[in-house]
Amino acid sequence: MAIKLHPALDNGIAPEASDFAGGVLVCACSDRPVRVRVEGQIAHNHVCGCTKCWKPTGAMMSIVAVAPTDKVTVLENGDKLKVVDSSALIQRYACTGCGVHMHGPVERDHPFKGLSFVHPERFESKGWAKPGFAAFVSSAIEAGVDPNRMEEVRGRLREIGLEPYDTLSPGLMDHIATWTVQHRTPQTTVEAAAAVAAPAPRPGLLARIFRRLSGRQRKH
Ligand SMILES: N[C@@H](CCC(=O)N[C@@H](CSCO)C(=O)NCC(=O)O)C(=O)O
Ligand SMILES: [Zn+2]
Ligand SMILES: [Zn+2]
Repeated sequence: MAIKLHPALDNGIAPEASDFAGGVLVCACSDRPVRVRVEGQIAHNHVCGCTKCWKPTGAMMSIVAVAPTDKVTVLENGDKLKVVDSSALIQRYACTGCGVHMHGPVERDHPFKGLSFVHPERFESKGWAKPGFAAFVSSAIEAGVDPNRMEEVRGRLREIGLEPYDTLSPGLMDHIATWTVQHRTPQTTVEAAAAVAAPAPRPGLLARIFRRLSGRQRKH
């Protein structure tokens, strides 16, 4: 039997609808569920093996995508939401009733600033864009997966058309690196070049050399 990754992956991935114009994400509470509207189709949908992304009970992988933060609105019962880890890049707002992460804006200066991470399987309606790759697959070990099963995990991901990576996809990693280069201040570059050209002497080194030289001079 094939290894189980996630209920929305294991029995075939639901097709995308070209007219999907967004929808409402709903948490798992039967009482006062949190409802969050996302306007428009999601982007960069992917499978994630990291320990930080929310997964349904028993799932090995998460499914997570982004939408512009200004297209994400908490509609109902937002008082139940609490940020899981305020020091993280992604401010994941989880429902305190059921634990589902409902939206995760990136507010820090970062190439993903202005985007919110969402779990499309929580949409009430079908038609959301399919996941395109699998990210942070090796991180599944940190979440408890036996390292000896990773070959099987990667094999199954490839079988269902999701190339496994241990970071984000090369396209997104290139995007992050490009942003990093573009946001370096000229001063940082100059300082870095100067440090390479003339590394600072070890503390006390010059004094020791001087003492040794003056000692030699006295002998003559
Ligand atoms: N090994 C760590 C990896 C956690 C991690 O870096 N996760 C990525 C991907 S999340 C969705 O793509 C990330 O960008 N995290 C930023 C954040 O969580 O704020 C682990 O498994 O914990
Ligand atoms: Zn809930
Ligand atoms: Zn993740």
